[in-house]
Amino acid sequence: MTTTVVSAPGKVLIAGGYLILDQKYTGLVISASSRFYAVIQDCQQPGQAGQIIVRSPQFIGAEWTYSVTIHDDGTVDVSQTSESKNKFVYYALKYTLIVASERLSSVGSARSLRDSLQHGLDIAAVGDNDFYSQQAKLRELNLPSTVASLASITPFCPQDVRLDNVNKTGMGSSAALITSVVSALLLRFKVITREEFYRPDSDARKLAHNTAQFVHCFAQGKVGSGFDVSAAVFGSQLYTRFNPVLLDGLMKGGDVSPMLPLSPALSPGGQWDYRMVPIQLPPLVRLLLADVSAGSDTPSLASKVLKWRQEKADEADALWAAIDTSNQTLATQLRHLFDLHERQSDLYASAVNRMSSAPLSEWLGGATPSERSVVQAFLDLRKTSENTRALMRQMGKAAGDDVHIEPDTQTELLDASIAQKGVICGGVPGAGGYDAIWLLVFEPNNGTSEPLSAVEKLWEQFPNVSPLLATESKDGGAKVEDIDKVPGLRAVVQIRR
Ligand SMILES: Nc1ncnc2c1ncn2[C@@H]1O[C@H](COP(=O)(O)OP(=O)(O)OP(=O)(O)O)[C@@H](O)[C@H]1O
Ligand SMILES: C[C@@](O)(CCOP(=O)(O)O)CC(=O)O
Repeated sequence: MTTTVVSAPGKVLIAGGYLILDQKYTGLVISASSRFYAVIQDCQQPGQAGQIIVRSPQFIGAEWTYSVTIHDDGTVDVSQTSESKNKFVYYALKYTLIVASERLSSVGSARSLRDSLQHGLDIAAVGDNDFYSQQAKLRELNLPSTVASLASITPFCPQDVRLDNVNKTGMGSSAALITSVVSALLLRFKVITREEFYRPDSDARKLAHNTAQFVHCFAQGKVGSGFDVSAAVFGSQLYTRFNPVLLDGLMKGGDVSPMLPLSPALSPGGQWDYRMVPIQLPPLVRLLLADVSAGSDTPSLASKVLKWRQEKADEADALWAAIDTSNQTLATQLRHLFDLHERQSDLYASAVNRMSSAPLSEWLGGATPSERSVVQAFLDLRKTSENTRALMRQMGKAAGDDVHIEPDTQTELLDASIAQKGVICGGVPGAGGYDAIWLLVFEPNNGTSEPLSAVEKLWEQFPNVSPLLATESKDGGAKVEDIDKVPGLRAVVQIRR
């Protein structure tokens, strides 16, 4: 039996929150090593033709069933047959099936969609542990809040709650879920091939991206910036959004509008004007995320910031221009560090090893003359990141008393974190608020993990703060997987609750 598996990474927006909603600006998004997996198999029981079961075995009661009818003219109907509903899953199935049917009909292979569904499909959707807070699990197991503890717990750890009640960590579960399901279905239905999908700039990958963007917008009921879907598809990048107008026609009328045909609107081409420039963190630098278990309401923060921007256009334009300059500088400095490593990797490594165990005030003084350019580049990065933080705090204050982009408690946590030896810089991701922070810390190649340990020790003093396991994705965006090469994946897919 063939198993189709596609994984898609979670994300952290380290620069460009709010600004990224406007096509004039960009955002710097890092894809995380934590992934969502969509695993598609034929149904085991006979008599399931045209049925699709989607399950999330990590959760209680997370099973949704659908019935698919493919008409002779090639049109497709998808109805939800289970009482329990999941909008994100439903629209991912429905619109991917429509795109598939339109594309396959146009090349005379309409039958192949029916063939793909002749035994029915069983789809399991599971997320790496980092998508959901594991603080309670660690307490239950009497384990300290460390990266090592997180690495020791069962992969795809079952949660004793329903999906609606889970504590998410803000890594973009819905975007990664939709990207993995849409891409896996396009492959399963042979709309795209594995070889095409493998190439980052292929039309196959772009079709998966455009379809996932549309599904995500439709399920959310609004057209967001789409940086989370873009990162799930393409990996870490400097992202410039697509013009939201291009989805207007498809979004109108909600679920009742027939919205056909979809394929021309979602096919790769001129009208999809997003831009993405791949980016990578420099070597020997680790992304470290904290799960801060105190939620904040991103949509309400965003609506308040946008209202302020409308009312105080001049003030907002000036501040956004300054934030954008700072964000662009950050991206340039990351690239410069990458180049320094390419040109002089030994010097780069020895400078990093030294800085890893020294307080910031001694970075420059402790460096050899030839290491200084590397040290200075890291100092510049920190300065820029601190500048962005200050400007984001300023924006929060300007937008209103209740717009806590970097709340005082987060300022305290961040200031204490970046004061640790070997911590380069940090901030609040995305829209900010209370629920997470990101740090860049040195990961020296001399076998020590001093910076990570120092931060873990510090965070022990903050009751609701714990590290996540994720680092930057080494594998870029969405990818086809072998079920047996992902630890714990086959086991979780076999769970029936
Ligand atoms: N494991 C899962 N299985 C099925 N659906 C899921 C799963 N995880 C998330 N979802 C879907 O995604 C929705 C959550 O979307 P929402 O936009 O609220 O979160 P998000 O902003 O992506 O989350 P976060 O960024 O905090 O991870 C859920 O209501 C559910 O429909
Ligand atoms: C405020 C916003 O710019 C960023 C939200 O990011 P996050 O979900 O907080 O990571 C919204 C968006 O880009 O869709």
